Amino acid sequence: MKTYRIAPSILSADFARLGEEVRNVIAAGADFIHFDVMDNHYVPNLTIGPLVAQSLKPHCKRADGTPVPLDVHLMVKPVDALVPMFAKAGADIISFHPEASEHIDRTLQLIRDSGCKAGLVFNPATSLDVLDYVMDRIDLVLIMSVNPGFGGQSFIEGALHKTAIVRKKLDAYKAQSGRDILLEVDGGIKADNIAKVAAAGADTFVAGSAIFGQPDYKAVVDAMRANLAGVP
Ligand SMILES: O=C(CO)[C@@H](O)[C@H](O)COP(=O)(O)O
Ligand SMILES: [Fe+2]
Repeated sequence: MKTYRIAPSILSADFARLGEEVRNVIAAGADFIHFDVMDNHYVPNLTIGPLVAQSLKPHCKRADGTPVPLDVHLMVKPVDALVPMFAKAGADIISFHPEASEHIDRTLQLIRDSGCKAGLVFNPATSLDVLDYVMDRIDLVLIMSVNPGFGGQSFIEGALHKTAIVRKKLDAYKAQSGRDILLEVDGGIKADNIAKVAAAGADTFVAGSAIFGQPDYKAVVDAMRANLAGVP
C-alpha cells in the first residue's frame, strides 16, 4: 500500500484545550498537525498565529518522542513577513496561496531558507499554471477541496479532477528528478470520501470537522485508514 498521511486540522479542535487536543489526535494516529492561519484579509476569518504555533510545538510528538510535523497553511496576504516568524515558532512545512504573494519564487525560497519545507496551495478555481515553473522549489502541493476560510464545508467534487492532473505532473517530475513532492487535499474530507481522494492521486489528507467533530478520534482515523487500504 502507498504511504498515506492523515493531517487533522486543529481549526475544528477545542481552542480552550489546544495542547491536549493535539496530543489526543496524535495518540489517535495523526501523521501531521495541520495549522490553519487566517488573517481576515485574504480570507474572511481570523484564527491563530506564530505564538500559538510556538506553544503547541512541544506537544507535536508521539509518546516515544518522535516529532510530528507541524503543517502550517497560511491563508494570509501578504505572506513573507510571517514566514520567519512561523519558522522560528517550529513550523516544519509552510504552505501559501500563490495569489497572496507578489513574488512566488521569492516566497518559496524564503520558506526553504528559513529551514522549512515549502508548499503551494490552489483554491478550487485557481489555475495550476504556476506549478510547472516551481517544481524544483516545492515539497508539497495542497489542493483545496473547499473555498478557504472555514472548517465544516462540503467537499467540492471538481477537486478530484484537479488532484489527478497534479498527480500526473508530480509523477512526471519524479521520473525526471527522483524527488517526491507530497500531494495534500484539504476540505470536506471524511472517512466516506477519503478513498476517492486517494484514488485521484492524493497521499496526504487534511480533516478537521470529520475528526474533531466526533468523540472518538481514533475511531475516525482508523476508519479513514481502513478505507485507504482498499484503494488500488
Ligand atoms: O484550510 C482549511 C479551511 O480553509 C481547512 O484546513 C479546514 O480546516 C478543513 O476543515 P474540514 O473541511 O475538514 O472541516
Ligand atoms: Fe487548511
